[in-house]
Amino acid sequence: MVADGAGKQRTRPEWLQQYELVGKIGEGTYGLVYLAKSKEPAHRGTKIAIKKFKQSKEGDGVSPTAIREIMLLRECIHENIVKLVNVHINHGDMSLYLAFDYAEHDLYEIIRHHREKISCNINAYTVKSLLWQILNGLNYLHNNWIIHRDLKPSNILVMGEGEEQGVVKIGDFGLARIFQAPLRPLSENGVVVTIWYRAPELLLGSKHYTSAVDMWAVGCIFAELLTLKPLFQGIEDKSSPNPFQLDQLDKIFKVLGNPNADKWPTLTTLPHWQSNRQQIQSRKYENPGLYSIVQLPPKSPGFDLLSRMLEYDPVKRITAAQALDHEYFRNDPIPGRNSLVPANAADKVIPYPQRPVDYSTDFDGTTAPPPPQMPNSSNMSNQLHQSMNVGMQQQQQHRVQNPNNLGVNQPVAMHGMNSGSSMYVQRGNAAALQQQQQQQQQQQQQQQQQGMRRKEQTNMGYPGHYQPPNKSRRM
Ligand SMILES: Nc1ncnc2c1ncn2[C@@H]1O[C@H](COP(=O)(O)OP(=O)(O)OP(=O)(O)O)[C@@H](O)[C@H]1O
Repeated sequence: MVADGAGKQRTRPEWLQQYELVGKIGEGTYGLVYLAKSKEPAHRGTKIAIKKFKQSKEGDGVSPTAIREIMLLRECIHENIVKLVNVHINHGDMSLYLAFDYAEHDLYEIIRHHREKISCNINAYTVKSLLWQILNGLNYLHNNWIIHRDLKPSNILVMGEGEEQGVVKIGDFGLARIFQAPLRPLSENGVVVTIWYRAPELLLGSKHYTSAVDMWAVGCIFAELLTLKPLFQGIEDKSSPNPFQLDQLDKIFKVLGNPNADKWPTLTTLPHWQSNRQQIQSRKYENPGLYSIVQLPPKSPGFDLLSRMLEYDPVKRITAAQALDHEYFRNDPIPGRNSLVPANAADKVIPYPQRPVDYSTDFDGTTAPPPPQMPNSSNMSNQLHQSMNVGMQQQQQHRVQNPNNLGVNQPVAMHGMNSGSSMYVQRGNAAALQQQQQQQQQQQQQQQQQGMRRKEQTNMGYPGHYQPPNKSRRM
């Protein structure tokens, strides 16, 4: 039990007491992502990202199968895979919270910083180190029969300051497959997944996921690291739940040329190659050459590796293990663990911005009410408490033992609670008001920034209804 600002006794879900909630840092396909800090004595202050999974409209929550699969993901431990540190389940509605190690950066933001803020390319050492670590993590996943299926820049996390600075962590691994089935059709659950990194075999209707789909996505990310622009920016067709994405294929063919059965023998068996023959096969593409876009000499090892990742035929596409062994990584600059250090000691370290934190969004996703019109000390303290929200409250507590022996107590319902700093409450003067206004402005900016990012991603496209992957590994 804890006392809130009004002196009332409130009960917090037990698992939440391990964390101090800082604020919302993002919103993705599955739900909201929060920044929290550990309160465990051994890890006090360690930053944690807590992903809260959305409920389907039916409220049927997370299936036991999904929970079992997630427990398996906890066993995946590798330097280049984001660590799933905890799994918390609310048994009342079977909603799910996954706690991951926190990463200050991701490739989406790093690329955007270079493109929009500093207008300069990412140095060759950083590109190579990032790519090598992505492949290293992916090789581990593929060896463990996990296909990511949703690789894109925002899922490639990079650690900020500290012992692991500049280390790449693949995020969201395994989740695309686990949550495919329980989620409702996209129009209802608002699931948004970009099509820009989607492999041509999937765009042509292949029902089989192989690890090659991840390698295609890595090829797209590699090109984006070099050019700071998504390689194949198709406009998504949203006319029906699972439409044929002609424009995305068009963008690919424009760069790589028409695929044909000589290069890709199973092409003719793919559903859309048959059914959309007129639309696809009637167009003739001049192949302008990938090298002209990525500005790499056609005979360079970097270009060779990229072309092998973007091989049409998934069977011929390079695997993660083969890619790690490619000549590109044996040539200077040799990749390193801290991908963010400059190539030359003389170069300055690029200060990538920290993730914006929205302090006003509660754990249940609600936003703090607008500021009071007339500032007075009690209104102000409420507002400040909300923006400094660091705690959680549950209205009822329902202690249920997790069937998977998680050993956590499960909350039924939760709302944000004010446990803010008394320092702010006591001020009640012009300085506090100014600080409050600044804080509100900051929050608005952070919300705008997060909203903007979400919008950009929303425009990227909806997911197809893929079949669950067969467990065959393309090795
Ligand atoms: N472990 C983490 N540490 C720090 N930030 C994270 C972590 N995991 C996710 N994020 C960030 O939270 C935001 C939302 O992540 P999330 O994975 O839910 O969505 P997304 O990657 O933007 O889209 P999608 O859900 O379609 O994959 C992104 O900015 C992402 O980089």
